Amino acid sequence: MVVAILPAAGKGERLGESLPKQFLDLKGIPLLVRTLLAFEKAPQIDGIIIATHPLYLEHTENLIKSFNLRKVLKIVEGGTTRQRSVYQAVKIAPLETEVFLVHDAVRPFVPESLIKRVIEATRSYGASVPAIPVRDTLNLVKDHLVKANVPRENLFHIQTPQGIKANLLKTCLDEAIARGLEFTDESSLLTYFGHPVYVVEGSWLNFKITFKEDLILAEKLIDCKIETLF
Ligand SMILES: Nc1ccn([C@@H]2O[C@H](COP(=O)(O)OP(=O)(O)OP(=O)(O)O)[C@@H](O)[C@H]2O)c(=O)n1
Ligand SMILES: C[C@](O)(CO)[C@H](O)COP(=O)(O)O
Repeated sequence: MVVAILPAAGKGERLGESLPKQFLDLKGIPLLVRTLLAFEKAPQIDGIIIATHPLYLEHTENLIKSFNLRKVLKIVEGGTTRQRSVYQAVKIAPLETEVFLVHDAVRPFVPESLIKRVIEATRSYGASVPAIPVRDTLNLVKDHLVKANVPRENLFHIQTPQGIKANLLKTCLDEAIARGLEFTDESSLLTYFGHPVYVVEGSWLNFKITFKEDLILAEKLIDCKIETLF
């Protein structure tokens, strides 16, 4: 059984709206729903668990009902960090879950081909993440002055969904929470505990909506029928 976990409990502070960004309208469909639809359509996904913002539990339930999202198994309250939100979902996942796919609720343009290759690599290697290479020169900057160049040959932007064998993710999260360790994503968590994470090709389309300009870009991409680019 492959279960997608969507951490959707953030505040969206960097985007600057009063409504958390995952609930914002994106050309007539809430951002969270657009992301959910990608997983509803993916045949490799058997179920979805949403870790939502505690103040928007009923709102999330209503969205799932009104968009008839049948793969959603459970909606739980998220935590104070992304990692804790993921943990809340892992704890109540079905026992028959073989693979978790953890995907940011604010990455709506995830291609099905990318979901497929993360699952395949996870089955082979235990864990897998999508990544795209850094395209710009990277420099260390302090007080508006360039201090040093950072070689970018082996640097990548890590995306989601991040695939992990179910028992492995639960064990690592249990240990991290017990030790008070916090990681920004699952690949960092697993690497810390010495587990290999296999990198597969990501997609520039699969960007995370973080700032206002990301939302504007997303609306323009929908206008030009982004799904035809997948
Ligand atoms: N306590 C948290 C924090 C974040 N997330 C989720 O993790 C994903 C990636 O996080 P990010 O883009 O940082 O979202 P926010 O934390 O909402 O953004 P900000 O840092 O601007 O407040 C999002 O789907 C967000 O809802 C979560 O489930 N629980
Ligand atoms: C999980 C993630 O999207 C991988 O790149 C990233 O770590 C999320 O970071 P954020 O600060 O929670 O947006």
